[in-house]
Amino acid sequence: MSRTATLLFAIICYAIFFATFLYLIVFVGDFAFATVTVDNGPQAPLAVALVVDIALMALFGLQHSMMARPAFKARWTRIVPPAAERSVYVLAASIALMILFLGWRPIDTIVWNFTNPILHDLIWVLFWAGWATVLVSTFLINHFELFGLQQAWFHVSGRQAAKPELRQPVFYRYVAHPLYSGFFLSFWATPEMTAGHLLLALGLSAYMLIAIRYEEHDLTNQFGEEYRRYRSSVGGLIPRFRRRDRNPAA
Ligand SMILES: C[S@@+](CC[C@H](N)C(=O)[O-])C[C@H]1O[C@@H](n2cnc3c(N)ncnc32)[C@H](O)[C@@H]1O
Repeated sequence: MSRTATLLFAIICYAIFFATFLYLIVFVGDFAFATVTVDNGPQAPLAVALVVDIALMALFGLQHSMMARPAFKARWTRIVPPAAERSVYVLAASIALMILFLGWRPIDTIVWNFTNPILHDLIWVLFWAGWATVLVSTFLINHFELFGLQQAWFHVSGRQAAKPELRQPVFYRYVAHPLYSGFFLSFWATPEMTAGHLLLALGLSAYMLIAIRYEEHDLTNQFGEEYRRYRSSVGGLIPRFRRRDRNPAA
């Protein structure tokens, strides 16, 4: 693949990813203007809906976790140019999500419904705070590297990527997985929880807990003692605020 083609491919994959990410917000938020959401779409008998929805989440989880493994990347980059590897991953993740959007079968049974206007609005604040946390966290880690643009740009400009470093900015000073915390918040914060939405929240939460185990394993292999020390000093999904020592000399 020529350098310009790699960059163009990366930009297209990024645009597809970003549109899919925005639609995920619409899908989970069940906004009225959308015809396909977690609670709106083709109906199916309960047993069929359960099988289809679980299979769709498993497909997404499998694609995501398999392609993120260092061993898979090492073999995959013998076929795909290394500068385009992350873009292919991002494209595959977007396609898996689109399949989930299109195949999803809603289950309408109401699990909870908060009608108190203050509580209702508060839950929506949490929903949006979750998505904001996700987006901000990607920038704190390195948004453009996470989604493949940096690799393609460095390839075009002949620059070498800097050695990976363990980042601890802002949220990461208190919590190791703020991006996943944001997703948890957004998947669960809904004033009206249907059985279908609950299934989505449970399935994707289970996937994230598994992904965290793999990610921590990989980061420990990569950064060794530095990561072990960091991880034991911060929360996992819930921030741990350490009290500052006011008089360290005493
Ligand atoms: C989808 S991000 C999720 C990051 C983190 N688990 C979170 O929830 O905020 C996964 C990528 O972030 C990288 N990563 C996670 N924590 C990191 C840190 N503190 N510094 C640098 N990279 C990190 C992992 O190596 C992986 O490539």
